[in-house]
Amino acid sequence: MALLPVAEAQQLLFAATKPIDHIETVAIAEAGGRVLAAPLMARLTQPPFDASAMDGYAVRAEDVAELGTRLRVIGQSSAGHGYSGTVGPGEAVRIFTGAPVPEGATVVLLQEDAEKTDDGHIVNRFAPAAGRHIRPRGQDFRDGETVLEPGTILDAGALMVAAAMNHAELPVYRRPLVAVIATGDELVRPGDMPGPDQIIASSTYAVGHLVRAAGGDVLDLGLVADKADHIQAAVNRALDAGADIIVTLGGASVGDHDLVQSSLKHMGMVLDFWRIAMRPGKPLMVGALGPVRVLGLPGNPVSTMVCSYLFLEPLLAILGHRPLPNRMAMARTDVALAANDHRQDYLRAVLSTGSDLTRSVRPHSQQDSSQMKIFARSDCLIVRPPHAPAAAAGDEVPVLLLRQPAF
Ligand SMILES: Nc1nc2c(c(=O)[nH]1)N[C@H]1C(S)=C(S)[C@@H](COP(=O)(O)OP(=O)(O)OC[C@H]3O[C@@H](n4cnc5c(N)ncnc54)[C@H](O)[C@@H]3O)O[C@H]1N2
Ligand code: MOO
Repeated sequence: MALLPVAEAQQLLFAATKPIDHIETVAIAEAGGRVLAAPLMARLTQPPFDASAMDGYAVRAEDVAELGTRLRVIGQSSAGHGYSGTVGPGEAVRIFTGAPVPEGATVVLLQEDAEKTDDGHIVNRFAPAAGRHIRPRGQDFRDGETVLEPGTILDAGALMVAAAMNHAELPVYRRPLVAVIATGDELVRPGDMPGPDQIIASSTYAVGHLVRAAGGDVLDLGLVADKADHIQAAVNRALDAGADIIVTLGGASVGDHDLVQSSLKHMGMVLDFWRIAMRPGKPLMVGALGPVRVLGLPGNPVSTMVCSYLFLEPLLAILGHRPLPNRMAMARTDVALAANDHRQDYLRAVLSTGSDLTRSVRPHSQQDSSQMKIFARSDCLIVRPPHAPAAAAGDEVPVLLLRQPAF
């Protein structure tokens, strides 16, 4: 079977994926990072009254048109405690930022522009125009106004305005649930003592972190032996838990102990595709068990992660009503790169900024897909498309950012 190009595989997967339409209500304190599922209207008007933007004196603009006018201070208005009377001719009310502007006043004279006298008066040293330093009622938003649209990611700004609009709870889309099943007789948990032929299961945690960062929930179904009935039992647990995506780690290739695909097919999985023209990550398998998406990620940890960035992260974005992540950028390669074969290559690499302030990239000299240390020390993956010609040092090449550069 010919290997499927990466872009084609992505298109097949993304086109077949519908966003989750289930909506839940969460307390605003818990809503950070979630995706709003309904239009959010203001339940009140903000500011609810004409409010002072400065500390000073609320006066009638015509009374301060001339410099040096004496005005009698008749009371005060502070935030939370307005002045109930009216400002008449020749009068002023001491006012503070955020306080209601009293009846009759049309301008706030800054306290820096007012000179206090000993007998409870002020004298203006400036002649502000009417309306100065007054925030009119409803300047921010009005009762009934739709301020946030569905699909808004509830970041700091969105949470702030949602709270100000008097929403204690917010409707959000349910987060996609990803069940993670690590397969392999050789695996033990971090902290356990591996036997002579065993290694630590590490990619569960890398995938789990990626899922959470992409707005999903993780159900860690643990380590499963290379036995069809064990794999099927874990898959059944994932289905019972209502997983949207089942991710299997390892056992995706062609060896005698690579049982993931056959085990799932026995359970009715429809195979969408298997084996992609990419390096690392070739054995990636994608299928569906009814409405549940199955991603069979290859076991080599770097292959697992490259497939996760290319397939799992965008899949989570679509399910979760989030914009597709765009990790692509350009950088100059520090070294010459060989011509590529038919598989799209993802080279682990380090970014830096040169003295000419352009971004440059240097691939690690070792690129084996089992090397976790190298991957952990990489900022990006240099993308070498199929049959890319050799690149000279200094040529611009596409990179997939693994983290946002700090520069
Ligand atoms: N004859 C062939 N052999 C292989 C092919 C092939 O096309 N023909 N493909 C190779 C490629 S490419 C990859 S990638 C690997 C992936 O194979 P599997 O998905 O079947 O992975 P495993 O054999 O189960 O494991 C590979 C490697 O990764 C370690 N591993 C597995 N799970 C974890 C985990 N959760 N955490 C850390 N490490 C894990 C496992 O111990 C193995 O060392 O197949 C090639 N073979
Ligand atoms: O994905 Mo495999 O890691 O190409 O060796």
